[in-house]
Amino acid sequence: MTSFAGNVNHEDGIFRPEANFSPSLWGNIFSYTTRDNLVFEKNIEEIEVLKEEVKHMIISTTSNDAIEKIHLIDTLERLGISYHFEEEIEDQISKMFDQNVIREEDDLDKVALYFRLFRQHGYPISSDHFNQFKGNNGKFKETLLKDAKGLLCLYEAAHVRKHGDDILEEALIFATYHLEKITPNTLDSTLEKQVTHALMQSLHRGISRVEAHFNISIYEECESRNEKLLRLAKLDYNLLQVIHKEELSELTQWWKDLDFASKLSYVRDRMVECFFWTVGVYFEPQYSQARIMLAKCIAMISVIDDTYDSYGTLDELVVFTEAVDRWDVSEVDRLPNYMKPIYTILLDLFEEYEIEVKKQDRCNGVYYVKEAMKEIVRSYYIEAEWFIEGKIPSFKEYLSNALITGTYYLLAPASILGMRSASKETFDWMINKPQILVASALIGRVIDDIATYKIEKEKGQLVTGIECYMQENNLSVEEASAKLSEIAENAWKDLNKECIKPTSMPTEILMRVVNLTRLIDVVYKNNQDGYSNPKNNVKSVIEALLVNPINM
Ligand SMILES: CC(C)=CCC/C(C)=C/CC/C(C)=C/COP(=O)(O)OP(=O)(O)O
Ligand SMILES: [Mg+2]
Ligand SMILES: [Mg+2]
Ligand SMILES: [Mg+2]
Repeated sequence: MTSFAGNVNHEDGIFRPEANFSPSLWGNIFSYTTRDNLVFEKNIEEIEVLKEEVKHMIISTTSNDAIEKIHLIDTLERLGISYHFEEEIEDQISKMFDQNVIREEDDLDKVALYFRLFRQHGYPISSDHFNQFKGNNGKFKETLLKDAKGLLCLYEAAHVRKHGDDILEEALIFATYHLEKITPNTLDSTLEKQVTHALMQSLHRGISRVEAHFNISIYEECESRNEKLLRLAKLDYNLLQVIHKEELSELTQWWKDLDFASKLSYVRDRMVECFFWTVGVYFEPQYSQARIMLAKCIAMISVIDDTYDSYGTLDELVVFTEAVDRWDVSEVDRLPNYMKPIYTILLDLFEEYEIEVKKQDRCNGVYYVKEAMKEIVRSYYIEAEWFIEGKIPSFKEYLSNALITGTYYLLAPASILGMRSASKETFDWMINKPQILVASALIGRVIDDIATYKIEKEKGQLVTGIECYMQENNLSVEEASAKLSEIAENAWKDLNKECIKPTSMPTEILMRVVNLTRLIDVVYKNNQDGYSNPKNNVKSVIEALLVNPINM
């Protein structure tokens, strides 16, 4: 947003705000990474052997006991290794759902575990199964208060609720209240750690790599742990980290060659955080190229957002917006000098996408992503016009534009560019803003608006969700923030519903949108902006995912 508030400098005679984003936290830490091929190959061999043994555990009929199976599946998912066994797990889950195994259960932890996993795998299991835990007074039974493990499972299950699961609305309040009230050192230490972590980060809204890191440390403390599962989880976690570090090293080189960090003093230098975003979207090895393509798209939209928000004058922005709309390298001559590299790098990047997509003989969705990029800069420009006019639109009008500037209508199609399974139909579906994507975009937008309101107001950005909502409803910042949080909560229920079969797209596609939404829950935790200020929420997570291997 063009703003004349804050410090100004007279670089080129034009008043511009002083950029005050903190520098990158990471220095050259990711620039070089050396793979020890011998160790890498040896670990792969051991992983393959362990995978066969675990596969056998999943499909073996000896343990016909469904609850043992569902606990094994839950453990594999928590440890981040379930992606090796998708078919076997799907087969077991669908059998257990068809056999209606949940019907025989009256333990809260077991019912909640079945319920959560059935819902997360897209099965329309009813939340009525929780009615048995209510007394005649219609409230959850007091006896449950002694069952911390059951409360924890109920809390986690409540996060997969959709509209209409009223009992789970109550369950979330009931479980959260009583878990928070548990006096320290009254539970066994491992369970206590799980409760503390869950209250900060629910499993359903967490990022699977981040949850895997935590759950491996928990599983290591469990007496009942299976040593082979633990070893497989650790080997696999560290192997993926080597792969991710190599991708990040390529990206930091690309970013360093662009040298935006010094050429454009006003932009956020966040290449590492942009890559982290993609590890949240898909961490598996087969999405390596997809991560690199998506990370570059996020980095470029970040530079462009800062250009509209905190540096460009309206005259400059109208030229840039037209140039992107025309998408022709000859447009660069019309741009002010500082914008020239942004524009040429953007066009180069999409050239790269075209080559990559053709090379891999994949559906060419580049056209769709390009249209989404044009759409987002048009919306950035509308924000800039509102600012100059001093207009505070109604919240509804604001949102119709801001759902686009929230970037997910661009990042979701960009995330499937690198996916073999993305067809023309997939891109058509994505570009027509399906309900699940609208819910995701809404969550990203309003959560970002709450978290970045203060700093954007200081910089003179007045057209934000909080400001519009406050003005229209004559509310305080706190009241408007609470309302926007409620909008996000309702959007999560919409998103959860869209994942229940029969779904409009295969799970592999839907999970990109769900994971993009999970990133918002993690990066903007406690209404803090972990992207612009990665010391909030993100630094320690990136160190766990991309710096320090897990001790074997
Ligand atoms: C909006 C959002 C949650 C995006 C998540 C994906 C992501 C990291 C996009 C890259 C840059 C960007 C627009 C970040 C939000 O910052 P900002 O607060 O400056 O965005 P704004 O100017 O649109 O408010
Ligand atoms: Mg911004
Ligand atoms: Mg912006
Ligand atoms: Mg913002």
